[in-house]
Amino acid sequence: MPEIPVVDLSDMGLDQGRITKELNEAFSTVGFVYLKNHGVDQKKVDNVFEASRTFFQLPEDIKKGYPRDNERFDGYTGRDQEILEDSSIHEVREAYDVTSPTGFYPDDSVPQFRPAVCELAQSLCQLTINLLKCMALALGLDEDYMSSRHQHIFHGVDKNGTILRSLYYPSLTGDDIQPGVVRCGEHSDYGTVTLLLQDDMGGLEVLSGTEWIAADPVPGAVLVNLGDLMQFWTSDRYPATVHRVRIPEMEIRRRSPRQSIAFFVQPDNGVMISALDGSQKHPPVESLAYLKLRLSETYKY
Ligand SMILES: O=C(O)CCC(=O)C(=O)O
Ligand SMILES: [Fe+2]
Repeated sequence: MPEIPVVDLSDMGLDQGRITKELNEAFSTVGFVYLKNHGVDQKKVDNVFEASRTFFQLPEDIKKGYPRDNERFDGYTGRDQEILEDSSIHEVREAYDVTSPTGFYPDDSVPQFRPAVCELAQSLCQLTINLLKCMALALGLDEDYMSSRHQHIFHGVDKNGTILRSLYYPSLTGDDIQPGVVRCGEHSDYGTVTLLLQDDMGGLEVLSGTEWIAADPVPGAVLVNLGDLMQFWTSDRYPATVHRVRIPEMEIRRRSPRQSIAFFVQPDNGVMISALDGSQKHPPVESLAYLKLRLSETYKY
């Protein structure tokens, strides 16, 4: 059974060669990797989980007062409003998306949400830049090739389509759980890199060949996978691995919600993604246009 590798980033400054090699191996095979000693303080993660939980446990009519919209991207999405897989009957998932420190936050209801998210986003941006540098080296490019095309991460959709999404999967009872009822339908992510922080519940699965393998939470680790744009850029050398979130047995027994935080990284607006090796496998696409196209296919409004 293939496994998702773990890469230790603790000596990033001294041991970039080893780290680059290990990341390259992971990204060109299973497409998912756990990072340890990544420099993102767990306290910052916990603060976002806590503030998010406070928000998601508010009554539905208050949450609906902060709706996401298709232009701004920031805001709340309720159950079944975004369907990732056509065969899903229900995708029982709520989310709050933000794209910049100055964006649309539920300040009146949960004032601690904005500062918690902004602190975490800053650390995730730093980690992303380090990863993009390693990837560029692994691909035989100038170290700054990718990072220089991601200069405005989390500066808002006017400049860059990166989204920090806090996800909340409400607790389900036995009766809710039927075939076709899932947390997240099968999908690939859309951008270049996704960083994922999950609580201890589990349920995420990754397609490896024809087999689904569990991407169970590893305490303190950040899980990283790549999106479509990275696959296009690298002419499939770094695939955008398909994944999904099921409803694990443990969750049914525990009767508690699951939480995760995804940081979906996009290149800056205007960056054209065309194959680095000149192949014609994927036609060139512009970063924001591609993101909007994918989002328009899944949102039910
Ligand atoms: O919640 C998770 O573990 C993963 C969510 C996910 O894959 C997504 O939102 O794209
Ligand atoms: Fe995903």
